[in-house]
Amino acid sequence: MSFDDPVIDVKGLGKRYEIYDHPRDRLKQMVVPKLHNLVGRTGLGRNGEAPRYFREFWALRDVSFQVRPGESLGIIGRNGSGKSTLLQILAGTMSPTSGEVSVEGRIAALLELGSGFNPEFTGRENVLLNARILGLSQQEVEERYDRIVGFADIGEFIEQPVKTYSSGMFVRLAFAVQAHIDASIVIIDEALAVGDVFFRQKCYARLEALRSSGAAIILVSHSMPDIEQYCERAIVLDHGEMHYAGPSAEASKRYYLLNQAVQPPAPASVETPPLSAERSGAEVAQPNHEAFFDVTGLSQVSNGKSRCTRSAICNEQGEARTHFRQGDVVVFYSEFAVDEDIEVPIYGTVIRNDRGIIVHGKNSWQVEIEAPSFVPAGSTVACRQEVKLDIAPGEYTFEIGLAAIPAKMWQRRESTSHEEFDASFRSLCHIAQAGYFSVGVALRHGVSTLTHHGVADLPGTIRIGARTHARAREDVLHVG
Ligand SMILES: Nc1ncnc2c1ncn2[C@@H]1O[C@H](COP(=O)(O)OP(=O)(O)OP(=O)(O)O)[C@@H](O)[C@H]1O
Repeated sequence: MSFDDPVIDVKGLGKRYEIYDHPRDRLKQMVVPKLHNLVGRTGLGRNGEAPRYFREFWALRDVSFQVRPGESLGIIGRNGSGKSTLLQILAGTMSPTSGEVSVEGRIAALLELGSGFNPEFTGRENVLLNARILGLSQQEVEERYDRIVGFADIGEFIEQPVKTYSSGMFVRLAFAVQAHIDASIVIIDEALAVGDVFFRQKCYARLEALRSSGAAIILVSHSMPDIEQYCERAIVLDHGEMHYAGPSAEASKRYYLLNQAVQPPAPASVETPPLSAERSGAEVAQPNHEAFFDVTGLSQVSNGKSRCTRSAICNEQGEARTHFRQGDVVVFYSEFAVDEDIEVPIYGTVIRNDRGIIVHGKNSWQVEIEAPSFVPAGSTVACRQEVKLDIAPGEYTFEIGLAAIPAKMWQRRESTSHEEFDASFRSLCHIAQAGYFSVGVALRHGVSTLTHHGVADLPGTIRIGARTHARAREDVLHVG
């Protein structure tokens, strides 16, 4: 085998599950077809198709790809798209229904970390046993033991039974063993999401070292920044089928578009008329058609007289985007149909991180803008908000909302308190889970750069000066 030959070669892979509506159907399926065949052979009965008591479900269909030494491939897809099934087939713990899978070399499968550990044994005993099971010779295990334990860094717990470990310690030890077995293929299923950030950094550094020494890496993750950062290529699975295979940046875009249920470009005839003759307030630039996502399936909390008819997420040029970099500007655009007269419309968005924490929320009351002072029933309110993403890399959701306040209050907003505003503010329509996007690290001169640490990049300055004290210098000189 040459260095360029694939270590993983998957051709036309399919996996079919049998779904039984009742447990008794499983039993019938085990017995009845056999009886049927028997009766058929004896010629006592009619020899037709044996009855079937299950429904077929294809978790994977016609999946093909190759991975070469030193390559890293990302696998992405929504829940239930077939990722775990694919990994289990690659790891050899499940057999495919159709197609061919060829895997060359030793696999480190970081799938169910620690599943080979015996809870009664100490960490030390489990390392020695597990490393042997994973293919190291006794001599190799002894040589690497200190490195493995050093990597796990769980201190004196190594001499305790693993049943006393926290889940984090357990995973650290299991990962440490897998990362030192000289695997030529490393399969990871979001295993790195566990453990603290220091340990995660160590894991990624180790993966990078394994990859540069020629190991092939397969990483399954819902984190698009991780996929983009660690994989050159990725495949997007959708309902068990390969929706896309190619560069990971493009794959993550396809994945987000898939999730946003993007509307096909609307025919010209149903285009929303520009707010021209009757327009009040500011001119609101519309994004391109492909940036719009389908809001019909989203749950809207409305006063019954307003509803969001279209919504889009894009960049400043109006191009569809769901993946951004730190410092980029995201544009949220929404249109609302109002079936009652309202005074000043207020539009706002809220951005939350993957832990549900509000990272940023702002509405049009909080910025100096021009707004219509009266919107008659039957109008469309178009809103566009731009936000500079000076936030941490990660995944975010956004919510959008429209409200109204009396025109009188808008006119004297300089002197209106937050409490007064809150009391007069009338919510018209709110979508709590409008969509999501991801933020990756910034690129400066082609080099990935973390612009700040933490959730938000707060405006501020840093100054550095140095003062040399004559006395201190003399002292130093005397000492010399
Ligand atoms: N043993 C099984 N019997 C029947 N259906 C199954 C079985 N295991 C998985 N499935 C179905 O196969 C599909 C793919 O499952 P799989 O676990 O591979 O998806 P996944 O992409 O890994 O999802 P997740 O992101 O939620 O882990 C799902 O619809 C799942 O319900």
